Amino acid sequence: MSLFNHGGCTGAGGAGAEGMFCRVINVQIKDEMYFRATEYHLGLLKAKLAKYRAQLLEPSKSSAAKGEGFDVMKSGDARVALIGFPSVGKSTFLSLMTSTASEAASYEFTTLTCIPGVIEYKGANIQLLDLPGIIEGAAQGKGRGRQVIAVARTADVVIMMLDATKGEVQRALLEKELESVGIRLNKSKPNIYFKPKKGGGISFNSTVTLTQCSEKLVQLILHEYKIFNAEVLFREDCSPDEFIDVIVGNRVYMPCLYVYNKIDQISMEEVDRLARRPHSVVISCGMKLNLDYLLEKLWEYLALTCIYTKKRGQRPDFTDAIILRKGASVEHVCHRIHRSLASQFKYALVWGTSTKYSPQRVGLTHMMEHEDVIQIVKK
Ligand SMILES: Nc1nc2c(ncn2[C@@H]2O[C@H](COP(=O)(O)OP(=O)(O)OP(=O)(O)O)[C@@H](O)[C@H]2O)c(=O)[nH]1
Ligand SMILES: [K+]
Ligand SMILES: [Mg+2]
Repeated sequence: MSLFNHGGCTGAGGAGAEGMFCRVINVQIKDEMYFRATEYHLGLLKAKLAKYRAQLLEPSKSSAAKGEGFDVMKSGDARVALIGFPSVGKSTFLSLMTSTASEAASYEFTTLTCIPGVIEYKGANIQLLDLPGIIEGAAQGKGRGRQVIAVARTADVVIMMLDATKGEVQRALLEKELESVGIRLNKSKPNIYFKPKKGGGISFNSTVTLTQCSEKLVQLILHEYKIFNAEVLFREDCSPDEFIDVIVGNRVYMPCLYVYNKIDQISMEEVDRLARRPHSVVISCGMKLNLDYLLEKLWEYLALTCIYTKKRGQRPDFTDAIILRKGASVEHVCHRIHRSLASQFKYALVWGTSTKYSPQRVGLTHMMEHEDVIQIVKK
């Protein structure tokens, strides 16, 4: 028996962008019919666990002393962290791709700190960080796990390097380690609007049919976090875990490439199977195989924005792109060209996908898109 109320878009703050076409389904279903007691238990248990794990994210006092060499300055246009078990070939890879040499050897834990190198690709400087190997229990502080994971959180993309000869267990273990400290790999932020309030209780709405969460469960989870007044709008059929992620808030959503190294040691069939896995690339550092393809993929996962500048009456300079992270504004472009340019800025003309017309006159806050052309007009 379904008791869906098909209503219009209620005035949930920030939900206005959904437009008038959105169909808000107030899920006032008899919750228990869909979610048995176990679901509540699990939901609550997960909320408790997430709270406990949040403590792991807080820097431990002793780690400052042990963490020497890990606070490498961010430099270049993007940062990529190499995460993997010991001796999978992380340092061999860094030494191959950059002009930095990082010691590689057949024994485990050869690398003991963070070694930065730079990959130059398509005019961008990509900072590549070689890190000590991590093992199961890293998040709890085994080995240098904590420091390694802290560095991983600061990256734009993680390369999870795996030994192709070692089977799938390493991948699952590392995913679990990163998950447990709030790193979400190849996932986008759950599309849930959540706003704690001063009063008014909990208002719950959804624009889609929910199959994994219910109003009751959402309330229980919120109570677990001592939140009794909030506005919640599910715009996606999210799981309780995803909802908890939204409440906890300090999650990082990061693209990850699974790189299977040492394919010189495995059968053709196995190479074929690994290469077809999602988000995966197979390579051999030893034989220098497939490294070009890995770079192409890495570039795709970094999803950097290339902007071309143009002087008045001249053609755009396509040989020298300004490389920015996604979500960069005209102001970011100005800062990149010259420190004082933003203060002299009058307006800009932009050609490309970020504008309705080409060219379009825009201000400093206009968001740039990949391969836009810009001409800046000074006061
Ligand atoms: N057969 C084969 N061996 C490789 C390949 N890449 C690296 N190795 C070897 O694997 C061993 C470990 O390499 P490292 O680069 O030290 O591995 P790591 O991941 O940096 O290791 P830790 O720093 O100890 O975590 C070395 O003996 C390398 O020569 C490869 O593609 N094929
Ligand atoms: K090693
Ligand atoms: Mg190493």
